[in-house]
Amino acid sequence: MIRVEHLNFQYPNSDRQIFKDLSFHVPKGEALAILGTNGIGKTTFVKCLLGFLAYQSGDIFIDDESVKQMDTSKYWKLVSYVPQSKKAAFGFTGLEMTVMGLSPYVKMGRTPTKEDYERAYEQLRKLGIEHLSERNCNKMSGGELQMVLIARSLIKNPKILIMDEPESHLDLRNQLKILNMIEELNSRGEYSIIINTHFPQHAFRIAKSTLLLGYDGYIFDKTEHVVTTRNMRDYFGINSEILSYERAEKSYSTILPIDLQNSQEVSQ
Ligand SMILES: Nc1ncnc2c1ncn2[C@@H]1O[C@H](COP(=O)(O)OP(=O)(O)OP(=O)(O)O)[C@@H](O)[C@H]1O
Repeated sequence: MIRVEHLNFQYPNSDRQIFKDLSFHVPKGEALAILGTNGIGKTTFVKCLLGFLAYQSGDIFIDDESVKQMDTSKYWKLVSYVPQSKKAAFGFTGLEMTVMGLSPYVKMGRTPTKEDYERAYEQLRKLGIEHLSERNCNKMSGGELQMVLIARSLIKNPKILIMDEPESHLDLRNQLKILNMIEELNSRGEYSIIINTHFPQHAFRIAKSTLLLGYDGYIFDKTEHVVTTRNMRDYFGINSEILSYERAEKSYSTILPIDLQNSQEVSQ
């Protein structure tokens, strides 16, 4: 369980307070989607959760333990992070990059074993990207690298998975693979997942609850109560329709953006 209580954060060199009294939670076995316009603070929240940025007040808890006080090696055994894919400066292969996900379990100075590499290969195979195992990460496309970073995050079997726009470089088939994987993790009931996304239809599909960040506050509730045409108008400044479709007793919903709302009416 991840619990955020009364979080306040502002960058030192800025006069905008990014989070004012932000509170929400993600139970075990559930995924939370974070939505909001470009520059609203989605990545900043992830950086606060990962300890890369120090928040001014409030706190973030994992299973009732403050992340500020948690031992670093315990933290990184529990938590995996999939960053927005950027080309790495180092020339690792897909397999080497995936093995690095085991680093919290590999003692300092020890090189990964044959078993570690076999496990990494198996993780790549599960995601259907074993053909990337010997490929240099610097020569991969954005989407290929993104899939390898996802393999790296899953190999240690974390309890908490944080993904920062993981689908942004992915083709439709790979997007579905990631959504299926998150659904599968949800069904196991052991993981708490946070996914920053620009795709409301992905929130509908995999996230029981959604956090919608705005300039004057936020909404945290069940996804179907957050992703509404009214909130799309107020938080994104667009007129939209929600389309729903039923197939094999499963229901799928998406937002269809229609046109821009008068910019003065956007809640900024
Ligand atoms: N180091 C920094 N110092 C000051 N301001 C920063 C810093 N890093 C980011 N910001 C600002 O904080 C705000 C939130 O940025 P953040 O990257 O969290 O947005 P985001 O919601 O993830 O955006 P996107 O959807 O475009 O990825 C932006 O206005 C950004 O310019």
